[in-house]
Amino acid sequence: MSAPPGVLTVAGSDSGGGAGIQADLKTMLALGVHGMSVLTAVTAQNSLGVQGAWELPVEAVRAQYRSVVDDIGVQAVKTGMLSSAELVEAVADLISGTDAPAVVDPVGVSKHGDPLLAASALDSVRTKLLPVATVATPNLDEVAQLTDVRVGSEPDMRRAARAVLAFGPRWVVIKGGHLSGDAVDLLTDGSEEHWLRAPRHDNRHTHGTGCTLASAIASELAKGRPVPEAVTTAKAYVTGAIASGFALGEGIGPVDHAWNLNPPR
Ligand SMILES: Nc1ncnc2c1ncn2[C@@H]1O[C@H](COP(=O)(O)OP(=O)(O)OP(=O)(O)O)[C@@H](O)[C@H]1O
Ligand SMILES: Cc1ncc(COP(=O)(O)O)c(N)n1
Repeated sequence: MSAPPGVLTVAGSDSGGGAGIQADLKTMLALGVHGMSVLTAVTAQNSLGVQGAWELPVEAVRAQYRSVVDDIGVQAVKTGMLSSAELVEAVADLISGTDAPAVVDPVGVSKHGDPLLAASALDSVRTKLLPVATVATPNLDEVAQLTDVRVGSEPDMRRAARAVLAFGPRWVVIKGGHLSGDAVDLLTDGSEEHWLRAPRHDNRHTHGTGCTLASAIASELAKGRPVPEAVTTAKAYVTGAIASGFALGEGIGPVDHAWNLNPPR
């Protein structure tokens, strides 16, 4: 039997299983690709927030990446929590030597506002990581951290996209999940523009949406889909996962990564 396409996530662990590496691997399973992981940090995390975070040494990150890429090979890479400037730069360097599309989710803070990236790493994200991205997927807070654009409405998303594209990614998805009304994202490479619109689900259990969207894009790219098709499929997958997000713990529960596999509960 032939192997499914391989996708590598380079991200932090969420002990609660809703975001980070855990969300990425579940998304990959649900979308029919072989998920592999390079752990950058470990978080003690649950539905209430992040109680602690510990970074791995840069040699450990490099060694995991080399182990996977040199033997198994990858058809796409996805990055999430990278924690420090040193790790951002090491990962950018590894990706630049890999012949596979890279989806960069420039994770800054958790849904509860806990920092997942040092402020001192922002410049490395702008100058080292975004230039090697095939697709970058900032949310509106990340756009505000990385550029001087503040998005308050859909038309501002165009200015945000231009500002992020100036750092060098081939495509950008500006995620409008934090606006009100429909959940609208803008995908553009500076010439083509795709507005991806989905109904907003009135469900507070949305832990992991950003990780899930980026991993779904990487999974579809690994299957050889063109970027607009990959992002459209990923948007439909994350929308379904949010619709079935469930309560877990006292706070914000996770999206349901298996919504497309399991019969309704
Ligand atoms: N309530 C919702 N209903 C439908 N889609 C949503 C909802 N909230 C977010 N989305 C969609 O989920 C995807 C992730 O967007 P979001 O802006 O939430 O990312 P994020 O901020 O990185 O994630 P998080 O808020 O978990 O850190 C986008 O496609 C966005 O439009
Ligand atoms: C380890 C880790 N990585 C990323 C996120 C962001 O999650 P989201 O997908 O909700 O933006 C998180 N909360 N924890």
